[in-house]
Amino acid sequence: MKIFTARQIYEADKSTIQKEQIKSHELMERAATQLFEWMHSRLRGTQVNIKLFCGIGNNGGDGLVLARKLNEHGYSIKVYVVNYSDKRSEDFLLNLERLKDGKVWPDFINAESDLPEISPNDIVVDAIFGIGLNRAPDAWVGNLIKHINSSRAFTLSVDVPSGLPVDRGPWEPSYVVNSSYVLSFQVPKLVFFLPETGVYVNQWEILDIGLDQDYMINTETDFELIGRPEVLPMYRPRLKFSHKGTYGHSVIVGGSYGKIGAVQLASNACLSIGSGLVTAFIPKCGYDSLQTAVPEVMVLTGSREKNISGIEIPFEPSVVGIGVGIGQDDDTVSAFGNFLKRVDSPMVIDADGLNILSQNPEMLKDVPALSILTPHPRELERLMGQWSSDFEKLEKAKAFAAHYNLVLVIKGAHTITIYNGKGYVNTTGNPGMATAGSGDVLTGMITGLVAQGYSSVEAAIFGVYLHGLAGDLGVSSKGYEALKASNIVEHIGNAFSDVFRQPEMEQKESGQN
Ligand SMILES: NC(=O)C1=CN([C@@H]2O[C@H](COP(=O)(O)OP(=O)(O)OC[C@H]3O[C@@H](n4cnc5c(N)ncnc54)[C@H](OP(=O)(O)O)[C@@H]3O)[C@@H](O)[C@H]2O)[C@H](O)CC1
Ligand SMILES: [K+]
Repeated sequence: MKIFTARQIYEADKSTIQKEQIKSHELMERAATQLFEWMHSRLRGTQVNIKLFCGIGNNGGDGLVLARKLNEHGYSIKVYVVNYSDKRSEDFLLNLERLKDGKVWPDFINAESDLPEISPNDIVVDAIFGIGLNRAPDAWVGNLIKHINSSRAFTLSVDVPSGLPVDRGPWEPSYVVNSSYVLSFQVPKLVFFLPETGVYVNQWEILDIGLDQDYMINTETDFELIGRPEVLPMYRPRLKFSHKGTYGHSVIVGGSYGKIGAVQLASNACLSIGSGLVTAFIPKCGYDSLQTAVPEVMVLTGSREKNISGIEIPFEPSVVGIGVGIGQDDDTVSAFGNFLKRVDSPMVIDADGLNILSQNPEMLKDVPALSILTPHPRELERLMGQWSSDFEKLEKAKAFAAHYNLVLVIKGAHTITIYNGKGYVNTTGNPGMATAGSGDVLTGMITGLVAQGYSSVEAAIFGVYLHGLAGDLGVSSKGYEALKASNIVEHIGNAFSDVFRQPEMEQKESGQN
């Protein structure tokens, strides 16, 4: 699903209004009707106090239409107009009149007004600011937002949490509504998925308000949300008349004394995702344990007992996954540097492989084109320097990936794959996966997909998706705390099946942070 910028959403609005020959207030009515139906289908007339805080723009207008509909259906409502500017939008004004026609009289909150009482049992509708926020809220509006946050009431945000800009980090973090649930129009917003700004969004759901499909389809976006519909077409079915050679020979290079388990996890994952053959290249100390733990994996050892000091592969691998558990011994560093010079096909590079590159940036030019680097944020920082916000991080990562012609997989709650100026935001996975060896499993999975002929970017996107899904399936039986990396490997097969499961009903795009 494409992730649009605010500018693109305004364009989609315009295009819809033109094509359908409707007025903007009709589109607002459509959007707010969706909000109303969402609430009504859950509340079914329950007499709870609903307090609607409405700004003076179109986000506030949505709130006023919702208030009118709730009132018409007998709900107990109180409307507060947050009067932060005298530049009220036309559709806001129109709907303010319509609300008054229904004998609902809002309270106006001005700079000097008292803050209304909010009980933890109330429902707050947050329609103060939408995607039009373009500067820090004034202090008194910020204080109102803080007051809403401290009320502990269930807070339903219209489109976005108020105070959260959609194309940058907030000016003042405490002036952003902590939403219990965000009902966002038509498309998800990038800020829902970034570590600094995703914290304001507990759960989100997309409401389809019927924006112009032609515009949506034909408009290129910088970011895309990756769910089942996006990965299904990537799948390459196995052929009846095929053999293990058809699915590639992966090599996993890594391990050092005490860290052979990393290679075991990566090579096991590589096999489980379908690589035809897997050979591990490790130091001697790991030979017995690896052969015993994963008999399907072939094992080559270097000349040293505890570290890798030279990498010799006596055949042409389809792909190399390198770095897990490898350490940073001086000889390992030079072996890695020499190996990079000799190999032309893409590699998957993780863990100390990345740290070696950060320590020896001159090696970066030898990394084969279209290699996949899988850093977590600290490793990314070591590779490309610090950033001041998530948005700057993404810009720097795009430039870095473009400069070296690489795929970057930025690991996190929503892992983002960067390639060719675009970002692909993953939707699977859970906090249980923040556990030792989880990254080694991902390296093995992506390597195994490249071995089977997936392009680098597809292997990264699909691998990250399946890894998260395997973790989600693992958690459903183990729980968050007990999930181990080996359980993720065990669920790779189920993850494939799950991708092909027929959805029981029409899937709505939604998520939980
Ligand atoms: N296609 C859709 O998704 C639809 C969305 N709708 C809703 O419309 C809003 C966007 O509405 P908009 O009126 O453009 O913007 P806001 O309501 O977010 O903000 C209103 C104005 O407030 C001004 N502003 C911005 N920041 C501040 C601030 N910190 N303090 C005071 N005022 C501020 C700004 O105007 P200026 O001229 O003063 O800059 C904003 O324009 C969207 O989120 C949806 O909820 C439609 O209802 C249907 C289609
Ligand atoms: K809002």
